[in-house]
Amino acid sequence: MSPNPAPVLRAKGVDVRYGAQLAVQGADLTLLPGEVVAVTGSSGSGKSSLLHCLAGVLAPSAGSVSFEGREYGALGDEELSALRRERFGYVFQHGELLPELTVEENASLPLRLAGQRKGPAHRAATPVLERLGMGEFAERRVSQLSGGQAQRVAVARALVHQPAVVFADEPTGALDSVNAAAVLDEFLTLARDRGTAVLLVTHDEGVASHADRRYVMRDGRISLGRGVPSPATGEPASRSAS
Ligand SMILES: Nc1ncnc2c1ncn2[C@@H]1O[C@H](COP(=O)(O)OP(=O)(O)OP(=O)(O)O)[C@@H](O)[C@H]1O
Repeated sequence: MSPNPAPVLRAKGVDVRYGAQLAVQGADLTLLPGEVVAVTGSSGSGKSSLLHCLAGVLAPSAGSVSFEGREYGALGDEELSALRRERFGYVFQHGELLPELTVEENASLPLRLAGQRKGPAHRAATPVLERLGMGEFAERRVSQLSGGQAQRVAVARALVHQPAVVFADEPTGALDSVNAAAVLDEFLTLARDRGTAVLLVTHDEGVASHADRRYVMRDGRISLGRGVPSPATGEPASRSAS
């Protein structure tokens, strides 16, 4: 990576409002290529709301989000959909796997949507599923999996097309420590080898401790974690969330 790579993702002054409630307030965040960034914070502090804005699935009430310098607000619906489908990978809290499809069909879906044929798409998904301990379940329907198994399929689906950015909301929440480590390893390897930027929302200190940088959310406000270098200045943040 060059010393000062351009951010792949940048949020400026993002608010998320639900009726009278301001769930996210003035959030500024940058994500560089190849870095793993963790967002932590207590339940209800606004982490998922912010993640959904950054991923382009929820429009901010104020502020802007841009990917590779292009603001989402300036993109047409088709362009934004194509961006989400082709350049982003998602692991969201509420599944979104297709229960009647098999494990390999679900995991290879981003490649199929990009026009790949079934055989090559399934072959591309196989090593990812194997590394996540799901190889032996490739032909099983997702409706017949445990919660932790389904979560690993969701991770495989988020990574199979080698996206530019992975957005993951509690991606290890349903996993034991061995499988959580396998998921974390996949994220770290993709970031190091492919320059993928990974944004993780997590309650798991063990997972967050492996991130290159950390943000903390409190009551809708985000700040850099204590002692974490700012991507803009390289200087450590002088204090944690206020
Ligand atoms: N669709 C919605 N409509 C109304 N209020 C919402 C909606 N989604 C979230 N909220 C509220 O916004 C606040 C932030 O929620 P959010 O899910 O972003 O927090 P979180 O930090 O991700 O929480 P958790 O760790 O429990 O997942 C909460 O008070 C929540 O009740």
